[in-house]
Amino acid sequence: MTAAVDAVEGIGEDPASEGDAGSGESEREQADPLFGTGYKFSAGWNRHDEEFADMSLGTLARRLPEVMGLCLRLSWRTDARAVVMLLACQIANGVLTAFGLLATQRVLVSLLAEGPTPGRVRAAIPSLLVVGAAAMCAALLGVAGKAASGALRPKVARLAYRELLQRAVRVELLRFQQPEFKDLIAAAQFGAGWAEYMLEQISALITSAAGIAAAAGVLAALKWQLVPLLILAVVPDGVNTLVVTRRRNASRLKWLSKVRQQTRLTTLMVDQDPAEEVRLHGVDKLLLAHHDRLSEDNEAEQARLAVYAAKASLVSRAISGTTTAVIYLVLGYLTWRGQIPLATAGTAVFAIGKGTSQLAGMVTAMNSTVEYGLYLVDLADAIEQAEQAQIPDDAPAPAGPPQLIEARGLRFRYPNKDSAAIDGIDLTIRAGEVVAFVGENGSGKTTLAKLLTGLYLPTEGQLLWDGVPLGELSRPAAATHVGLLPQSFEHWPFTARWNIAVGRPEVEHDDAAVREAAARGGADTVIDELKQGLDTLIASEFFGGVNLSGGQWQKIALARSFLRDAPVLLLDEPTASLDPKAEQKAFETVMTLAEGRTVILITHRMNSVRHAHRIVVLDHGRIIEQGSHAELMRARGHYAELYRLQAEAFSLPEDER
Ligand SMILES: Nc1ncnc2c1ncn2[C@@H]1O[C@H](COP(=O)(O)OP(=O)(O)OP(=O)(O)O)[C@@H](O)[C@H]1O
Repeated sequence: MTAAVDAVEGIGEDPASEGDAGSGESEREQADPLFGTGYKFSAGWNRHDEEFADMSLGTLARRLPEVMGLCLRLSWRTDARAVVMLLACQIANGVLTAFGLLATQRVLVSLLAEGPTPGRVRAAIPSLLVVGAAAMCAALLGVAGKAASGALRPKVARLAYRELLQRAVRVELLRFQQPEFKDLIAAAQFGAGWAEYMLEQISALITSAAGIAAAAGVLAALKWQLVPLLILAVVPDGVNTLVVTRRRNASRLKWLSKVRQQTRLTTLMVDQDPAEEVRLHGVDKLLLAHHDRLSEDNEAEQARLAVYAAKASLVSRAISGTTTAVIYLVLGYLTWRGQIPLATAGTAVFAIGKGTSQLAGMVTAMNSTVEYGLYLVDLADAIEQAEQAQIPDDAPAPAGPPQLIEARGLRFRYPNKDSAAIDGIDLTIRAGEVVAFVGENGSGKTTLAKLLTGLYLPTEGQLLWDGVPLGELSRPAAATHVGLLPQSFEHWPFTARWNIAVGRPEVEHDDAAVREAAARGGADTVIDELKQGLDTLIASEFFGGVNLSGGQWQKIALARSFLRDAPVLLLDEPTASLDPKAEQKAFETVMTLAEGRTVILITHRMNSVRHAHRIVVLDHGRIIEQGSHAELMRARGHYAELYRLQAEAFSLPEDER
């Protein structure tokens, strides 16, 4: 059939390859006045576009059993009974189709027999009843199959998501941040979402295949020499459907970058973030003009594709018309020569009609199954990779909150970087200390804090909690002692209550505890101003939700980490958006928290840093100074310089003091 596909593919103008005279030419064609050359991005859902557009018939046939197997195994794990029911209905449907066709032959035999017409009709009645009963049972089985599949599909999607998500949330942070893994997880989500549609396509595929098998079986039972006639009838239609689908995929790929550009322009016009510049700078006209231009290009391609499909269909219709004529001639010849009775010839016509009517559905279902299935393969891959990259939880838990955190010869390098982000650090932090990390951007403060709390494991050297390497302890258990306020903390799209309570999600908090934490973080006044207080949804993208200013959000996030009440508290730029009064209050609260706890503070606000018990100055992943504010000022080193720079920037001229 591959040769046939290639032969038909040669028809007329090919919309996808038009203008592809050499890659340089093609690149120039793809260059866009607004977006330049290329606009490739991976968004999970487009991961397999190229593979699918280039897929040969052989690859399709090879991939089909693989993806069907994956989907059926997933369905089996979800609800084995429903799968049995679904398959039984479809197979029984095929058997009934065959039965109906054989009964049709009996009807024809009776009707075409010698004798008076009333007698022949009477003789045909039992077979007619069988034909009717078979059709009715097939319809009932179809309904039962639909019900089974309807119940199974959402369950399959739920299980697929669950199997992925429960592993994804426990993957080592470093692995989770790697672009290839992110891409795989994004594609796997589509695999999970599309699993149920795949199941639908597989059902359609099995139904059509059972119909074709029934037709072939009946022809073989009547006279095996008739089977090639069915093949002769189905090949042109099958080839046509395949060719047009392949061309549509190729065309889609070629135009994908334009479609993406157009989609991007649409989002720029409807999204909130660019809304201000769009309105104030008149960017709307530019965006609309380019959107129109791309729409016109796209419409032209659609028109070309439609003409191509029409031409391909014309050729295949001509071929299938010829094959139909050949089939009728062969059947007529066989009947004339007395090799088959007239009733058999009539049934063969029914059977061939049945087979061809099922074929287009089968080819489409096959294509869709593989298309969706490639993402199911991603899902299986992602589950496996996530399983391998799980943060181990079988090690012993720490004896309690750490009294001593030590770094010895600590080195850490991000996988995609040549130089180390942490380059040989020795450091000891005792419970009860407030330690501030300072240093220029990129000096390694955040990375060091992540190592101290077990979010990353060292590339070299050791990180010890009370003398035990953190990697040898259960890190999920260690995490129960850690509270983190990250630099880019999460703006949870929840109510104000849950935005704070999410700091300790496992505990059922009363409002008093939430309000107390809010007051410590300075978020009490923020909540008082909200219409529904703690019940207010802080997510303006939803109806009834509100938005907060950057500083108000930071107060909520501070309240969240104070509610966590963890023995090791890590605050990364906790006051970057706060006004001076709120900042002062936040640092006072942090200092009062220090009792018995380890507090690690990362900040560029030198005025607040000076109250820390110890200041650690980092530069290019190394500690270059450490000590109290007074000690470091006396040393007149890097810290003293940074401090003076900020102090000078804020000092008032004589006459304004
Ligand atoms: N996820 C990451 N992948 C690769 N490199 C990273 C990643 N995060 C940080 N880095 C690199 O590691 C180095 C240290 O970064 P880190 O965020 O620890 O610095 P920092 O002192 O906290 O900076 P800032 O003051 O800007 O927050 C930098 O060179 C940075 O580019």
